[in-house]
Amino acid sequence: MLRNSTIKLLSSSRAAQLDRFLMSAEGGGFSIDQLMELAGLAVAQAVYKAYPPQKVAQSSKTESAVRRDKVLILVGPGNNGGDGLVAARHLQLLGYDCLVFYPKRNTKSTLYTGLVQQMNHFDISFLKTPGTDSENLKKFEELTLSSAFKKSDIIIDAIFGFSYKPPIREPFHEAIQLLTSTNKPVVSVDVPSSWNVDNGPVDIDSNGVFMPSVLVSLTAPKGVVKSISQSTRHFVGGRFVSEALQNEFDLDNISYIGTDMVAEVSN
Ligand SMILES: NC(=O)C1=CN([C@@H]2O[C@H](COP(=O)(O)OP(=O)(O)OC[C@H]3O[C@@H](n4cnc5c(N)ncnc54)[C@H](O)[C@@H]3O)[C@@H](O)[C@H]2O)[C@H](O)CC1
Ligand SMILES: [K+]
Repeated sequence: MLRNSTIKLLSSSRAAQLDRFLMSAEGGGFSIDQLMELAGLAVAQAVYKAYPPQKVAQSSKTESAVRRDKVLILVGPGNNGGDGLVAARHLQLLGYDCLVFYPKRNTKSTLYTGLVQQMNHFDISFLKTPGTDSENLKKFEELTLSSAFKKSDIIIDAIFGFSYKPPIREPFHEAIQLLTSTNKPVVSVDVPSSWNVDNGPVDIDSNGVFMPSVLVSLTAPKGVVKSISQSTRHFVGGRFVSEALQNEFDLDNISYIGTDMVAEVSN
């Protein structure tokens, strides 16, 4: 069984190289859409395993008056954010009630405009943020980010992945502060946002650092794994790595069970 203490780690620069290899015509031959779909599905599965959806009756009057677990997805400007959007769609289909915070949208790429349209199509709400209200979003919730944290049962951190370079720029500072102060479970996608990808936690404004309850490493774990707590559940996802690629990049073989898209790593 894989353990956090002995699992092979991928540096941020090797992760970027591996990413390019997977998507090169003479390498893996994948498109980014394909990899992102598998990555987002893996995140949704990890959330389901760690926090199976609960339906809680709101009142005894009607059987249909149930409250579904609310998941707040914090979406950053790059592909880590894209993984978050894909995960939101799958989570909605799996029975959760998703709310998306996406303050810095990529409106030029058809991949991202398509992902946003898929949110509209599945009636997923967006949090109203400056600059997004005039855009083509169907369903809004007018809440502050802080209220959205309070209303949610689970938070998905899909702000930054392996390409994050400190210091943090707006409009993401508040989201990191709320991740630090929340008592809700936080699921980090690939890397806990604002952490140094290779070296671990960074206290951005001397208020402490946040610790995810769940980390979903994609393709292979990064250096941040050395700093996760004993209570953080760690899953590896991204079931698109061939044996040849494992050898080339010196990665562990991940033994996925059956149709699972994630495998849990023990302490
Ligand atoms: N093969 C794989 O491993 C796959 C990984 N996926 C996911 O993609 C991310 C990496 O995506 P990338 O677009 O390279 O970068 P990020 O999402 O990490 O961030 C880039 C984004 O963030 C901005 N930014 C960087 N630093 C800062 C800062 N200090 N303040 C504010 N903004 C910042 C930057 O300008 C970009 O816009 C990987 O981790 C996985 O989650 C794929 O989805 C599947 C294949
Ligand atoms: K993240």
